[in-house]
Amino acid sequence: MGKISKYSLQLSVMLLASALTVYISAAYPSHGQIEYIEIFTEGGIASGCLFLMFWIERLNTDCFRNIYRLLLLSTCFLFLGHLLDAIDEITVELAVIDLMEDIFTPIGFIVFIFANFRWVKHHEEQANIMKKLAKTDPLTGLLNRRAFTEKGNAILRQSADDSGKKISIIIMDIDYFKQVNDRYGHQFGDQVLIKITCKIKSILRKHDYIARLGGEEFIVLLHDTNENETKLVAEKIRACVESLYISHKHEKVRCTISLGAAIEHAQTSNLDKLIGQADTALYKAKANGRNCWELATDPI
Ligand SMILES: Nc1nc2c(ncn2[C@@H]2O[C@H](COP(=O)(O)OP(=O)(O)OP(=O)(O)O)[C@@H](O)[C@H]2O)c(=O)[nH]1
Repeated sequence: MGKISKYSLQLSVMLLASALTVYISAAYPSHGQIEYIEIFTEGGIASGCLFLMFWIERLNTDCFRNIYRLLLLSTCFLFLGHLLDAIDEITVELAVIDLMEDIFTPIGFIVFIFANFRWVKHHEEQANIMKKLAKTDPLTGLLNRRAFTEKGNAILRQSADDSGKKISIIIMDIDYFKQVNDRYGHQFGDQVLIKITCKIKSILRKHDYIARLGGEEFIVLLHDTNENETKLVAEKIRACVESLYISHKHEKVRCTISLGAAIEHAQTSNLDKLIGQADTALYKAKANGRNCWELATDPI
């Protein structure tokens, strides 16, 4: 269901509930003093509910605080509207009380509906943020391993239907990254990870995916890419990391990266197998002296 139609449905339900409440209140017979007690009880219950909401949400954001204020305001207006109605019916008949009652009650409903709308929207936004966080690596903003696996499997299924198109996987690992941390500190190490990520991202196509597998290890999925193109991308990544100088005080720090690549074959149309192949190729690249790439040749 689209966002707008979802909101429209929620709004319609709220309007219907409000209309029903108004209808029931109008049909409800007046009982003199008892009506005061009912009004105060209603007000008390409404305020109690809001305080409960306040407590549950712990109001840790400005948005919650504002919604809560709006809800409290709407309760006050509705409560005053009811109270004036009761005064009007039981004690005096003044045009000004009629007028205030006519103003307070609709304002209360409008603020109440608006506050509920903000409440639902805020919760949806929070849910979306949580969903995004669950898929993202907090340091680099890249996809995390789980999100990459989900995406990769979906793409592989699609490429199986479209037999002409193959995908490639490149796994890469920054060389001697421990030394960078040990020499310049963990914070600078983080900066290196961010800068290298940006550089690699800048050379990938829009429809290729990059993710952080963990630590200083990254993975790339290339769409519709043959062997030569995969080698070209691997070399491009290697060369761009090698040419990247990152400033630390008066020093320019340079890192290198080793890469292992694997291309989808009939026997490796499974993401785990492809990743396994690319990983083996990466170990070969490390063993071959680092700052180089290796392509997995034999499908498992
Ligand atoms: N700054 C920083 N360091 C990290 C992070 N995650 C992992 N590391 C560090 O990355 C280093 C990885 O070291 P190793 O696995 O020994 O690998 P390496 O030193 O890169 O050596 P080779 O991979 O064999 O070339 C460790 O010191 C980890 O603490 C991170 O998020 N930030």
